[in-house]
Amino acid sequence: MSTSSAPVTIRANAISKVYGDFVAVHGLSFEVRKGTVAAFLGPNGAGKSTTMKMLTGYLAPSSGTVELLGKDPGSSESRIALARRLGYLPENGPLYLDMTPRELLEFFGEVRKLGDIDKAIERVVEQCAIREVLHKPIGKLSKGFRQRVGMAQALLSDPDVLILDEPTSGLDPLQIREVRGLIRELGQQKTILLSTHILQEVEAVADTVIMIHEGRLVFDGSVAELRDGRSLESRFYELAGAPEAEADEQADDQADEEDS
Ligand SMILES: Nc1ncnc2c1ncn2[C@@H]1O[C@H](COP(=O)(O)OP(=O)(O)OP(=O)(O)O)[C@@H](O)[C@H]1O
Repeated sequence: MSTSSAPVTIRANAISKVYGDFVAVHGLSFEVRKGTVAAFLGPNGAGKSTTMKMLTGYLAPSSGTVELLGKDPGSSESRIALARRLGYLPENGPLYLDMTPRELLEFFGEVRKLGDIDKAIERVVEQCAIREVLHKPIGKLSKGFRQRVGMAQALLSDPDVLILDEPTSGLDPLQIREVRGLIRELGQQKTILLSTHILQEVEAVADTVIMIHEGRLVFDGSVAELRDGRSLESRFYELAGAPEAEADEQADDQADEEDS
């Protein structure tokens, strides 16, 4: 659980991203402290993936700066220093479709210069429950297994900071419960920022919420502050700009969808 005295591990200082003449992210500022699970919430197209790519150094901000563990993740010296301390699960999971999970994990273990690669692989195989698919090509795995291989890759170096883009996307309900349990456990010690548009996920794992809409910050605070005595669904739709009557209707629809 986060406290305000814990050090800040992720800091975005007025970051923006412009694609051609489209501004996907507008001057976003927020911070996440050590030992916090922060949900990065927003409707489809809000700019979550773009922001996460900027936080991890995969995409340079058009303006503004990022500090990850006090370093600029975009600079080449920091990239090497951060390689073992940052775990990133990208939006579409691991891209090396011809490799098996075992080969992928060995590859990342070597790139990150881990000491005992076999031991690290054994740990993440257990944590992410991927033993049964370890020797099958990633391209032939179901979306749920691919996602878990992506999680295993992100956790391989036992990093201090985890940035997870929709970590439960494509998983079945049992797998979702396991991954959420793992995130809660890891969040005791690490800093975790995970993107989602599922409100049940926010309630299940998050200490704090950063919500964006059309690339702008619309909320930054605790889950209880977000709820503000109402349902999370109606607050979400209100912050996403839906008129009140419509927001209540959409909240009912989302509750039905999540119950099914
Ligand atoms: N490479 C790109 N070139 C042009 N526009 C882009 C590019 N990548 C993203 N966008 C646009 O930027 C906006 C934000 O996209 P982004 O993928 O960051 O949103 P998101 O919140 O992660 O959405 P989702 O929940 O659907 O994954 C969208 O309108 C998207 O179409």
